[in-house]
Amino acid sequence: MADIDTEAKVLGKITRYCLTSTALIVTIGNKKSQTVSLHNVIAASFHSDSRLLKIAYVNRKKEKGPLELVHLDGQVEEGKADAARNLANTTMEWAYRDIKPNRRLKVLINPHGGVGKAVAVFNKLVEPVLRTAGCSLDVVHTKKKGDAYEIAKILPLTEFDALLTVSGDGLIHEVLNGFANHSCPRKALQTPVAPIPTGSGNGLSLNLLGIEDGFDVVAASLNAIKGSPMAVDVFSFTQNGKRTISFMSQALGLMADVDLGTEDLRWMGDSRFLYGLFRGLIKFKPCDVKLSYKVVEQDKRKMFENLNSRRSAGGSESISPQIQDENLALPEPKINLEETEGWITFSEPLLYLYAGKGPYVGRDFMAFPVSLPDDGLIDIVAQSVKNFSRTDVVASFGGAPKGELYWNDNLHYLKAKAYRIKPLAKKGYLSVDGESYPFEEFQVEVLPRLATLLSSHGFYNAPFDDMKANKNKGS
Ligand SMILES: Nc1ncnc2c1ncn2[C@@H]1O[C@H](COP(=O)(O)OP(=O)(O)OP(=O)(O)O)[C@@H](O)[C@H]1O
Repeated sequence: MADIDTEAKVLGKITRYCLTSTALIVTIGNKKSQTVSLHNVIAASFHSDSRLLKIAYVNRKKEKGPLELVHLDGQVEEGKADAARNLANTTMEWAYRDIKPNRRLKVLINPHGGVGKAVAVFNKLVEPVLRTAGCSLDVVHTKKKGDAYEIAKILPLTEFDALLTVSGDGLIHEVLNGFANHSCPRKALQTPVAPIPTGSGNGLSLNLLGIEDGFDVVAASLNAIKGSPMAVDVFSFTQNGKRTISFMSQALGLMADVDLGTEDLRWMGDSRFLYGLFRGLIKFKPCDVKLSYKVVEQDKRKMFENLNSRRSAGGSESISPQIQDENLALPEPKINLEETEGWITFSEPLLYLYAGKGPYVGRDFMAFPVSLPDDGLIDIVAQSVKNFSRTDVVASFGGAPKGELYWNDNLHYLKAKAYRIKPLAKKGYLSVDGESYPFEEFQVEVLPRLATLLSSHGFYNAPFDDMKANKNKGS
């Protein structure tokens, strides 16, 4: 493909545009050229009457700064109109290769998530990017807990290409459960969900966009415009005969105290989790439960190698085949609550149990570094209090953002098809996707590739090193 060139005057300065198969190179006056990846270009048009060439993209002003929306409106000379039109049309074609432009988006905003700035952030930073990209928006502000569930439950599926949650993980939990209770549940769960991170933990956004962009609402908006559907496993969480969909995590003990015990401290942003951790460490109380699981793999090195081979194979297969039968019901859990054959019971007292999917559970904690979006398994971390002191916890948390805890010999990490918990104490916290659930018996089973997310990478964006091998090399 030959490069396409043209020029126009932007704010009185001659600006040259060169379109290659992967980038748009813009040179304004005598300034240094800027190379904008076509993934970041969201709109291009040429207006014959005014001879205006309009290009819009998202870019960083500083190397480590947030993404910002840039509009370049250039006045084109009469004799160069055809070249400008060609550049605009070809830019759109190449910037949206394999992606449908002008997505129709349902947007749910939780005004109370995180530090309570979701509405202002959406108006100032998110909406302009989505509108510039030509997306049509149907925006609803949730008024109370449960609204997102009700909206998702009756969402007219053919009217939207994706659903955006301007919130944290709590709203996504509601949306997926709404879809699961839709009249066409399987089809509803094929509606791609894209998080715009304005909650506290924003775990899903971190997993899709990575640690640098996970809290960047413009990067998340770009994912909503350009991301591809990625099928992901979810969990069937059964408690007291009722089934709930969990998409991210279940936590008990110290890790649940950190989350649920700090709900009244939302104003602190995600610092609330660190505060909760230190408060929990003062107590250092084992969580009195019986944990049993149907294990598939517990060799840490094998799980690590499996992650690497999946990554080098280029991520997961995108979407499951479109559901033809609209009324197809959700798959029933396959594992009977009474089944005991092949189940193993963890015999040590637990400081915490953390089970889930998606490496990051927060910016400071990569809890499941070898998690894969669609391996049909749940990653389980069982931290025993045996041979593990407060000092060990504090020391190990330095490496928590990079998942270094994984290599600790006294951290029990495994992948399972299912697990169950029986509380032995009366009181305690149970967190499911960051939401509070009764501290009562439950069973979790994986439902493979049932939900759909938008992803620009096709896998979780969470680099994980072999710290153990690196440390050994250094010693
Ligand atoms: N208008 C509302 N008023 C009060 N609560 C709401 C409203 N809309 C939604 N909620 C509830 O607020 C809770 C928290 O939402 P959300 O997950 O968006 O933020 P967060 O907890 O700060 O973020 P994270 O889950 O990422 O830590 C959820 O339980 C959600 O159901």
